[in-house]
Amino acid sequence: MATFVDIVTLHLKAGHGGNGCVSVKREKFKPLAGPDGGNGGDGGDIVLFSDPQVTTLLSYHRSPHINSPHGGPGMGDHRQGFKGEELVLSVPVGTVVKDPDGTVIADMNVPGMRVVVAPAGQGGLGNAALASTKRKAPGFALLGTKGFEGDVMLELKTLADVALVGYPSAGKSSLVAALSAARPKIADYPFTTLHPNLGVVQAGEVRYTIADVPGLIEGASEGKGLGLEFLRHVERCTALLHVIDCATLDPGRDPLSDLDVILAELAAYPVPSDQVPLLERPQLIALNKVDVPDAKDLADMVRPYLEERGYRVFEISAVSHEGLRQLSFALAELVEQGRKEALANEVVPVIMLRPRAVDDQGYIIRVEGGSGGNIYRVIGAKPERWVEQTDFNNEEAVGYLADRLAKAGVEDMLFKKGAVAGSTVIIGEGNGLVFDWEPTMTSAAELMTGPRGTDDRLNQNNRRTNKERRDEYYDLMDAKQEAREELVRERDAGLWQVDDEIADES
Ligand SMILES: Nc1nc2c(ncn2[C@@H]2O[C@H](COP(=O)(O)OP(=O)(O)OP(=O)(O)O)[C@@H](O)[C@H]2O)c(=O)[nH]1
Ligand SMILES: [Mg+2]
Repeated sequence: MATFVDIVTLHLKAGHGGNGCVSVKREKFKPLAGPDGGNGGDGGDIVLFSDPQVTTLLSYHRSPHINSPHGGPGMGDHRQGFKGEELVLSVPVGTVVKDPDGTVIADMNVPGMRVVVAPAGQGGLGNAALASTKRKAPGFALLGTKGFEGDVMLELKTLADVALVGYPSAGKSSLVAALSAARPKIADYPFTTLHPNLGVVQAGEVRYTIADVPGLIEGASEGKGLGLEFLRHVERCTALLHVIDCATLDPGRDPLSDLDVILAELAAYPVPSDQVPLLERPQLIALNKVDVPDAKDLADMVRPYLEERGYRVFEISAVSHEGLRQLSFALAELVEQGRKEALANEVVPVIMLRPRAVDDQGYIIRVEGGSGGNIYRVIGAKPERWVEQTDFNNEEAVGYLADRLAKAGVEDMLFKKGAVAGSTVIIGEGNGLVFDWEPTMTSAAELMTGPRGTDDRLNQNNRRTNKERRDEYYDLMDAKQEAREELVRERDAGLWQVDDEIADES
């Protein structure tokens, strides 16, 4: 049995980046001819694409687990790892993308929109790319990072210009079929239609879409039947067409009370605050099944009452096609008018969902109290990615990480926050990377040169000029010279003796 599909949770797992390669070029007479390890390739992003050809989310309901390809590892001889191919998921126009907690992250209301829902991991640099004048032959490479992994919810609110509303079996699906090329299933029992049939209608120059909202019943707005799910589809339409069954044999029903029941349901349905309440949208009435003689009589009878209430009324037959032409042109007029108004307050579509880690600037350091003293937690996409890229079995790679952190000012900020050598520092949320902090050599040296109790890094303006650097260097050298001289004086004074072994070495 067909199920009513309009909300689907996708479990996404974007490909990881390939690891960089450590390799050294070897030539016949030059066995160590420089690093030539290539970079790992990036993984493939997972992208949603709003495709007018697609009308349901059914295929995702069947297979919600989606993985995009990984990037390949770098190789020797400067060969780059292959790039994982982007995975494009076509979704119907009108799909709303939400976080698992229900927050809207993208509204794909325009055809051709691309939304990167799950950015892939980055490939790691190979040792060739990591080489610099300072580090001529790096013995390490960066690891590829993980791609986004998590859930998103897709919610389809059918984006039809006109919604056909009415009791079950009023002939809505038949009318969609008669007005357009769509061939929906039609049957004579309630709730035949389990997801809306979309049809495209061409009326003169104007082309618009209609959708038959599955039959409404009394109490639908309170969730009776599949009421709320059904009414959700009406939310975005420009105009409503009431399809009223004039040939019903149910003794408790007649066109006027049928209309009142449907109006009451529509009135009770809470639309989002940024949208026009359903009953304030333009509405037409189609009295259907006038090919049946009794129905024709009934339609003629109720028509004046409806017109008196201000409605434009069309007597039609989805079977004989009577009255359909006039109806389709009247609907086209409403749609045209609605489009003009919508264009006046055009919304710019969202394209990028989750900012790529690369573009993420900055980080914060949070000081957390612990029983064994403070814990300093560094939170930020960049430092966290750097940790992910580090091969902790490789000392050189760890050193490179320390350099990157120091260069980004993480070390300085740790000082400012009160961290001292030996403090526990964690990078990332949760367990993250935990380490005992050792300030790097430069920082220690800089600390030594400052007057006791001060720290250069506490000065806000810590971008030093070259001259200042040079002066500092000389200061440092002077300080060391002084220290050495003092040692000599102490030795000469007989305060200590040179150990033979060490003396030999120097
Ligand atoms: N004689 C006649 N029968 C019609 C006409 N339109 C629809 N019907 C019949 O009415 C029954 C219900 O039609 P559907 O189009 O499935 O009705 P619906 O409004 O889509 O019903 P739900 O999807 O259940 O809400 C079918 O048996 C149709 O053949 C019409 O103009 N004349
Ligand atoms: Mg139907």
